[in-house]
Amino acid sequence: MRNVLISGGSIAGLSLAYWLRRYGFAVAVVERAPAPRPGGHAVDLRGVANQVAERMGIMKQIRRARVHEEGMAYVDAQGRVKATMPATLFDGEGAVAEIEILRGDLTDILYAAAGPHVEYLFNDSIASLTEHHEGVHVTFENAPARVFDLVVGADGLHSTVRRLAMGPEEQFVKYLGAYNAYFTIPAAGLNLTPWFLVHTMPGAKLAAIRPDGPNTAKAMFSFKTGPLAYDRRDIRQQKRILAEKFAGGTWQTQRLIDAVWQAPDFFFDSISQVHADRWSTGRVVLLGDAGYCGSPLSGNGTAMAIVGAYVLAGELAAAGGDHVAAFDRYETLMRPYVKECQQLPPGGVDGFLPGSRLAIGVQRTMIKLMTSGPLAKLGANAAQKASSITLPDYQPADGPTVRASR
Ligand SMILES: Cc1cc2nc3c(=O)[nH]c(=O)nc-3n(C[C@H](O)[C@H](O)[C@H](O)COP(=O)(O)OP(=O)(O)OC[C@H]3O[C@@H](n4cnc5c(N)ncnc54)[C@H](O)[C@@H]3O)c2cc1C
Repeated sequence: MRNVLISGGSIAGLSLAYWLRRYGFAVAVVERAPAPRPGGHAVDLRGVANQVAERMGIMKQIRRARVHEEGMAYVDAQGRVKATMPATLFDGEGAVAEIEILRGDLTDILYAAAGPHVEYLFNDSIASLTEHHEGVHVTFENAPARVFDLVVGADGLHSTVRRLAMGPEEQFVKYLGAYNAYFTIPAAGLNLTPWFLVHTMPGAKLAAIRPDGPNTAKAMFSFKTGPLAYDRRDIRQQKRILAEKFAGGTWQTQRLIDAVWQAPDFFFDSISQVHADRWSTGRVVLLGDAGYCGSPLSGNGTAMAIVGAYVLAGELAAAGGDHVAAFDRYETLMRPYVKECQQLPPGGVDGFLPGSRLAIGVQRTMIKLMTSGPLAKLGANAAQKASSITLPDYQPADGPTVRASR
């Protein structure tokens, strides 16, 4: 039980590769992209995910790379600030977490931490999985077929492993009614501040920017709609959908949309959750968004992926080859935490993307109440749910028991 294939080399897959190597497993990662994928906005690390990062010894790099933002500022069409969520609110454990790091930077840190002994199959994908008594026979789109003891689906919301091992996506993915796009653009000509600037528009649409190094900025768009039919590999088609949706938008929207055509790291996807009654079948198991995506609305997706990787690897090491027992323990430990983390904020997608001028005004008032008024407790909720698991201690092959640092 020492030979593991991980599908997906992002937050979940790279975290798991790190831990499995420390426990002495042979690890191969198959990733569809030509390298660990760059891109994405700031993702937040909270609660127990920070403890796992400490145990991985990467907290110093994370702190060095963290974004230095004042928080989130909601602006009107003229760029005037109408409501703010400071990062310092609730000691950094409010809606904006104390440790926010660009997703691409975190991926780089995890890739370096996983080390040189992980085998990578880039530009490839699993084509078929056939389980035998002795292991899983895997064919790839490009690489020759191989047999692995275990296969982990850490390949995100649209997981190929989940589809091949458990059934079609519709059984697991719950669309929440909106889409997101993230991409990097030149900073020249933009009115940037140390805040993540968010502009909500009537029609349930939102454009946002944040500074990103000396010469670039990160743009984000979100909009409410019914499910869209498009080709997930056709980036130009996705950019066109976005450009049409935001044509004539207020604030700096048009400037951001004009820049989308040159964006090197464009990412577009639905806001959806994944719910699966079981995260494993036979020798195949799901991790991170593939098994329990929470969506940007609930947040905590990165935290769940990092914590899930720690628990899954630790339980596999502790079970001494009994993957059935390990998968059971992984589910038992993770389920309550995932359930908490997947809870959506009050108002759901409508709270995030108000449809009318009136609703936008209500949203700004709510933000003021949640940051300083009687609803402040709701704002602190995010932190509590991110801590609703106690990390077990495990014994790596290369040193002392991994336990909580005090
Ligand atoms: C480019 C990108 C940008 C993102 N930006 C943000 C953001 O700004 N804010 C936010 O909250 N969340 C963002 N996310 C999602 C966020 O990374 C996850 O919600 C969370 O970190 C859990 O990570 P994960 O590793 O489970 O899934 P993901 O980060 O989605 O990673 C899945 C990985 O699997 C790979 N993959 C997919 N299919 C296959 C296949 N068939 N074979 C091999 N590999 C495959 C993908 O290329 C990707 O590297 C982004 C994800 C990506 C991929």
